[in-house]
Amino acid sequence: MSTASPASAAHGEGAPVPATALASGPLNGRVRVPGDKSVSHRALIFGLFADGVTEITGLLEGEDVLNTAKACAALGARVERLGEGHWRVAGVGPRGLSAPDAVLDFGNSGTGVRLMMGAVAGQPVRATFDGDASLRRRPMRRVLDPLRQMGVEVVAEAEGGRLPLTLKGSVAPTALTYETPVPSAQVKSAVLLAGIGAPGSTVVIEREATRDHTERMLAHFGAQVSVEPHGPHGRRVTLEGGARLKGAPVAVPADPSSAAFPLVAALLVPGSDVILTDVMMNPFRTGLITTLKEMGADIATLAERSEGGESVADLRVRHSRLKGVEVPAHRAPSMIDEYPVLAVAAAFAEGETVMRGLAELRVKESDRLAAVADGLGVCGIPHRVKGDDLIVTGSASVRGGGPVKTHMDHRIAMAFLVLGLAAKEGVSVDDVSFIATSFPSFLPMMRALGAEILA
Ligand SMILES: O=C(O)C1=C[C@@H](OP(=O)(O)O)[C@@H](O)[C@H](O)C1
Ligand SMILES: C=C(OP(=O)(O)O)C(=O)O
Repeated sequence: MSTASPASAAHGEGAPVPATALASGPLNGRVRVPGDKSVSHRALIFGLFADGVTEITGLLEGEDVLNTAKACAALGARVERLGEGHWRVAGVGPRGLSAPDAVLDFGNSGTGVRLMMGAVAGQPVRATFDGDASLRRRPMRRVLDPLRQMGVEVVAEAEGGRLPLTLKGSVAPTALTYETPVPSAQVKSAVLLAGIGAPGSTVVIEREATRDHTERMLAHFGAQVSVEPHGPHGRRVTLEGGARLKGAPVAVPADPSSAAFPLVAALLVPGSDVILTDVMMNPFRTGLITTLKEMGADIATLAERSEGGESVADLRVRHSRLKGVEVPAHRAPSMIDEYPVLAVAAAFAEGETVMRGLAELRVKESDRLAAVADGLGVCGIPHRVKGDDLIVTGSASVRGGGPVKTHMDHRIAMAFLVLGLAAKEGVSVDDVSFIATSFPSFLPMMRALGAEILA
């Protein structure tokens, strides 16, 4: 693969692509949304570190993951695309990373850049990390702080510990016991990836457990990792450093965070009946389904099974009358990327939906708390933000409108297009180009189900 590409130029400075979702007839059909983004990033990065070959099927070919693939190639792996979603990574082994000869550009992706900073931290190489205007605004100190303690040198950084920044990995990384100050699987994963090269036990303690794909993949690639409960909602993860990872096959299931959009659309558009196949049902990712069921959603779990070490299922979703509920703060990590589309579901639910503990939404691709609130306002939906809580008052009849500002954020764009499918006047959004970061087939897939979306 070619090394660092001008990914940011491709979507950071490109002309915005507006779109309008119209009130649509029933959505019907059976679809498989693309592969899980979190698992896809990790499969490539583990492939880079491992001895031998990692063959990946079902890889998400969205811009975020393609940027991670380019970074893996720039750091020395042989990365080949064999067919749709079918990739092969020939790894460099635990100390084999080579210094890239250009800036590593992660585009819009927090996961890509933060995990790769962890990967480089325990390796004697120097690399510069960058991204688009959205990624340059996001906080990186949450990762730099523990990595410094493990021996990484921050050679250069933009103001406030932001991108672009240059790291020099450690020749002799030290193991660390680290309690994460924010619930973040990206921070946990960066520390664990750095810990692979550190002799001794690297321990990450989380007060609120986050998605566990890194822990699962460490074990799958042959590392010694153990997990214990910590307090009522937390976990303690221990990795024995110094192991050689061995390349392993990875089958990527469908992304529950992408499935959330057609799922909520089917709930909201009268007469809909949609089946979403192969959806990953990892319990650290299913908070939205739990919440929607509490709201009265008709979601049937068909054929739950285990595939490639993850539980997956087909979900049959039918139009439902929803009622407002209170979503507890401790559920946030298991549905962190789903709040924009949950707020859309809440707009059609009877009564108030109270979503608590959303501070982390402020540091995503956009300030999602503000962007969701603004979008709800534009569409005539009563709501309020109280501290870190969002409260939406729903009704059976929603006006819609636009243009909703999406702020370089794929999930804001998809959530408000879903709203438009069930709103009287439809909804227009200012830019759908960032949808390509996580769900490049979103528009054709939604249209195939019966959604009327003009772009
Ligand atoms: O580890 C991951 O793959 C991710 C973790 C979450 O971010 P945080 O770790 O910042 O919560 C999530 O929002 C992101 O889409 C993917
Ligand atoms: C927050 C997200 O991704 P990332 O942090 O990788 O940019 C997301 O996909 O909603």
